[in-house]
Amino acid sequence: MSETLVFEPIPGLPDWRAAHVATTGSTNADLAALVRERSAGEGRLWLTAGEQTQGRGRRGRPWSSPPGNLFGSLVLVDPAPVDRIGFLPLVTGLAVRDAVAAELGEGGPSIELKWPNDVLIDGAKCCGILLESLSAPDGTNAVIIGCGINVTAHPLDTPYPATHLTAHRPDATSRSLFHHLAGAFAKVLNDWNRGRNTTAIRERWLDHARGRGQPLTVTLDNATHQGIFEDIDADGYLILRLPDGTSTTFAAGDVFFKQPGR
Ligand SMILES: O=C(O)CCCC[C@@H]1SC[C@@H]2NC(=O)N[C@@H]21
Repeated sequence: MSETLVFEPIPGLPDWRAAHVATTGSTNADLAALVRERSAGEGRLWLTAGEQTQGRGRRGRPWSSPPGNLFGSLVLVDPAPVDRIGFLPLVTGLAVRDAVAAELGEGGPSIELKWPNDVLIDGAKCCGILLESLSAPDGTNAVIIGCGINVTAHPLDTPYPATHLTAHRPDATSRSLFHHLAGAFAKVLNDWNRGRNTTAIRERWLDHARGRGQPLTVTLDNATHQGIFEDIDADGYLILRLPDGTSTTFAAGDVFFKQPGR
């Protein structure tokens, strides 16, 4: 993307600004370039795109980015002390969950969280979240939070059930969803209070968690672990009870629930 980004105030959210481009490679990459080349100031900047040509997913995977879905990245500057930052992925998941719930409205399907920050509609994944940290030229820590939310389409070749919002509410749009997302993020970040209120956020996260007390599989690059989803600790790590009765924690990994009939 070569155009200069112009960030405009977001109505109703003092100190937050947003820019939109019709198409780009990756909104995460664009904000990383902004942080490195200019400055992101005090952060709280959103960049959204109508489509991405090189959408980035977790673990170097591509992220399918067709027009109609929501692609938004947020840059935060020094969002919390280093020893609290591990909870930011869960804070993000909660904000995205709240935004999806607001867009789908009352009385709709169940909207749950799967560790660390997948949002599930009736058990099917509707979004991907990618957090990347980098240093600004002045040495401050910046975090870029990329959110890809399936609004009008979802990929068909995923190893997990997936869905999109208009399958549940036909008039859902990425524009309206972004409005909810910006508001939900501002609120949840404020509630988290730079990590001082992790306890309250952890409780809210667990209130919406899918599969607590049930079997799940955690896969890392070259290992698979099976156990019971016991809890989330104060660092945001997943606690898994293993078949031998001991518990272990995971800071990262892909989580799969057992699919009915498999
Ligand atoms: O693999 C995942 O689950 C995370 C996917 C994250 C995709 C979003 S879309 C907006 C932002 N820009 C990117 O290139 N990636 C993130």
